[in-house]
Amino acid sequence: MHPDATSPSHRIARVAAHLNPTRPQRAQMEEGAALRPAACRAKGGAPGFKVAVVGAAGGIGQSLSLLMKMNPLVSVLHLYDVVNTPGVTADVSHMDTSAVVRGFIGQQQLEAALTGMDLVIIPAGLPRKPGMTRDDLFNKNAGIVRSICEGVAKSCPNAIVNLISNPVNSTVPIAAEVFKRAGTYCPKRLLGVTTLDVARANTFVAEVLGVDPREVNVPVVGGHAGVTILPLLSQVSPPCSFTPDEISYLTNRIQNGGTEVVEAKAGAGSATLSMAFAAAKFADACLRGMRGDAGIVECSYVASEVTELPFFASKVRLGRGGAEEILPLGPLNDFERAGLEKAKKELSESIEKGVSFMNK
Ligand SMILES: NC(=O)c1ccc[n+]([C@@H]2O[C@H](COP(=O)([O-])OP(=O)(O)OC[C@H]3O[C@@H](n4cnc5c(N)ncnc54)[C@H](O)[C@@H]3O)[C@@H](O)[C@H]2O)c1
Ligand SMILES: O=C(O)C[C@H](O)C(=O)O
Repeated sequence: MHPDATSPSHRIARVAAHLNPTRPQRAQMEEGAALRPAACRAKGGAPGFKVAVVGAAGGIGQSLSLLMKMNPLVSVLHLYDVVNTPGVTADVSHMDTSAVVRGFIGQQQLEAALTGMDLVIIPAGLPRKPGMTRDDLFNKNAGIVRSICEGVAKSCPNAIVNLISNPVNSTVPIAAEVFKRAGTYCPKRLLGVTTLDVARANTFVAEVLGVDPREVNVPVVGGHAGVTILPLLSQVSPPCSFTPDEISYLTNRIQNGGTEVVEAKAGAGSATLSMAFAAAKFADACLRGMRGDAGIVECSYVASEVTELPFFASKVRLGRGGAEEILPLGPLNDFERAGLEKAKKELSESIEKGVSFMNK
């Protein structure tokens, strides 16, 4: 270390170089080392996991970045997007929590953003507008997910991936194909995020029961679109029962929760705040599993043998390697069995669409 390296003037120069880089420093940043406040790292940061948010400047991405910066299990937080990451990074990096925040912008910095990451959370891609289905996003988002997953395969092949971009029922199969082609596929490490369906189910069921939603747990299986979202109201914890009218109301509201938000936002996008909350909750569960905590169970859309379909959302036990165990569906009633058949039909088409996209 330079003898003056810790002198006040040297320390100020170090910080100022980051905040107001000289032209050569800026050029260096643009080559891939952009927006790295490594030299300004606050003391006291605990050891933890390295997490990247890809699509960090978006509606979900910004709130999710904030929430991940608050997570004590995160030691390094990389924020990547194709636009606007400098502002989001500067903003989030001023939070006095321990994670070091670095920002990356544009395809040429994807590799630097992903290298060394333990967990990659992907909320990149277009959201719905009123009148659209999630599948209407396929043409735009399939390519976005493919290129990001190619980056993951190259730069952090052992990272656990939490995939949020819609249509999840097809983007997870696309990601699996990318990883298979790269020779890095491990089904345990690829998890489609369906936590928002569970959050909605818990909320709406708690409203009907008149209890605190934090005390309710509703398994939601199948997938993440319309009839593929299958709440198992016969398996609610704590045990309870519903009238046929309540079952019909709850199933319909849970399956259309996303559309409810899209319509309320009237063209300004889809769920972002509740989604960031749900994604942060799911990422935290993954990190606790990766740390070795026991008994972490969440619903997720994963490679599965629970049905004849290659992908299916159900309860999974999270562990050091990701989805360590896929739990069985448990006993279904007649209403749920009928729902399962409908869900499987649509899911099978969405999975096939994702796989065919990669075979084109
Ligand atoms: N799984 C779920 O439960 C769930 C819930 C809500 C939204 N979503 C989906 O999440 C996605 C994002 O939603 P949003 O509301 O945040 O949208 P948004 O438009 O606000 O943000 C998307 C961000 O992705 C970025 N982006 C686009 N291409 C990229 C690329 N190649 N690499 C990195 N970043 C890229 C954009 O620049 C933008 O900042 C949508 O597809 C939406 O349908 C999923
Ligand atoms: O509904 C959408 O398009 C976004 C998301 O999938 C949701 O469930 O809110």
